[in-house]
Amino acid sequence: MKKDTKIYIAGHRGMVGSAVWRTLEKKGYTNLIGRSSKDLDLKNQEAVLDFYQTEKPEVVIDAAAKVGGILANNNFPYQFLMENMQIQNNLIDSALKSGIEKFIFLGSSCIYPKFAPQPLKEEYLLTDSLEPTNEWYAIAKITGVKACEAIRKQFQKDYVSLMPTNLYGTHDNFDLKSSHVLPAMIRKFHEAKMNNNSDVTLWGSGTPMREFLFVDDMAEAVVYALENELPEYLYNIGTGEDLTIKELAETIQEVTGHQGTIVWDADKPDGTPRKLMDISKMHNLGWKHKVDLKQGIEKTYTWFLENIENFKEVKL
Ligand SMILES: NC(=O)C1=CN([C@@H]2O[C@H](COP(=O)(O)OP(=O)(O)OC[C@H]3O[C@@H](n4cnc5c(N)ncnc54)[C@H](OP(=O)(O)O)[C@@H]3O)[C@@H](O)[C@H]2O)C=CC1
Ligand SMILES: C[C@H]1O[C@H](OP(=O)(O)OP(=O)(O)OC[C@H]2O[C@@H](n3cnc4c(=O)[nH]c(N)nc43)[C@H](O)[C@@H]2O)[C@@H](O)[C@@H](O)C1=O
Repeated sequence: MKKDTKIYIAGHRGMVGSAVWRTLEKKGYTNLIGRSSKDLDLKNQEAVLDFYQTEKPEVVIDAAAKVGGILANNNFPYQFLMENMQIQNNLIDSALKSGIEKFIFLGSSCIYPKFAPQPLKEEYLLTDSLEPTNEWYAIAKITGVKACEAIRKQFQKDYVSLMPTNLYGTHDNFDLKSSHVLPAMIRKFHEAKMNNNSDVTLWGSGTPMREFLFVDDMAEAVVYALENELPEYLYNIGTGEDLTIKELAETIQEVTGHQGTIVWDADKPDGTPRKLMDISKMHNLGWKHKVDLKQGIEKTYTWFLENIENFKEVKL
């Protein structure tokens, strides 16, 4: 990939998009473009096509989506289904119509069936039913994967899908209603520590297992897909290691220095029991994560403390 290739990063202000932007800049890429949702609403089909035809990007990295944790997904099924389909359909279809040869689509590990064998291999896609708390988001993501696969098959273009496990890191969403578990725990433990080590209430039973990847490692996987023509249509991206939500809570409690009690709110959903990724395909190609979980949590907590004044209360 030439360093002056014009690369459009959709969602460049988000957690993943901003990490991809930083990583590409560090590697010497000089022709990156991005638009905020205020400047370009990706739900608007005409505006997306017009943007491509005016700006003429050569590659598109799609890190734009309606994103949220278990409760947001469960409470806003229509937005998670429809907005995600609109955003990705407009980005993908207009890319095909504009002659864009390379497109990297980001999905999510929730595309795989709720009770699929572990670790999750790419070929388990569409073999059984989805987890109900996020099936709406998952169905949107599956249609994105299939759209890119169809374009590969019919038009022989390099449209590829990467399926990240649960991600976290700098520029994460720390809003307690809409965030994922890891940033929620950082905020809850920190605020409880500052409040005389008061109790921390977490959701569900603490028994589900999750795998977490630091966002800079995700960005490296995107850059790998950018710089290489990957032979298949779908690749899992993760660490290959998971832990229980209770173990995650204990790790974050230690990093933040909270010394109080953890209470589990059984009225909140657990979600899928386990979704560990089989990452052998990406490992065989040469990509591997670098940041271990404890290190990543420490980096994220540091960033949280540096940016604590900026967090908005409500995202959705
Ligand atoms: N976070 C996670 O744990 C995981 C994320 N993923 C996937 O990774 C990708 C990036 O997620 P992440 O960085 O966490 O999400 P963020 O919420 O941090 O960022 C999403 C970005 O999408 C943009 N966006 C949303 N709606 C629109 C719209 N209508 N028009 C234009 N832009 C829009 C936002 O732009 P703006 O800021 O300008 O409003 C935002 O910057 C997504 O595809 C997500 O599904 C997959 C697995 C796990
Ligand atoms: C990336 C992935 O993210 C979502 O799936 P999820 O992994 O289930 O999401 P989560 O990170 O919000 O929760 C993980 C686990 O953690 C528990 N949990 C405890 N205490 C808190 C808590 O305070 N907040 C949150 N959010 N969860 C908590 C929670 O009950 C659950 O058991 C998808 O909808 C979809 O967006 C997707 O693809």
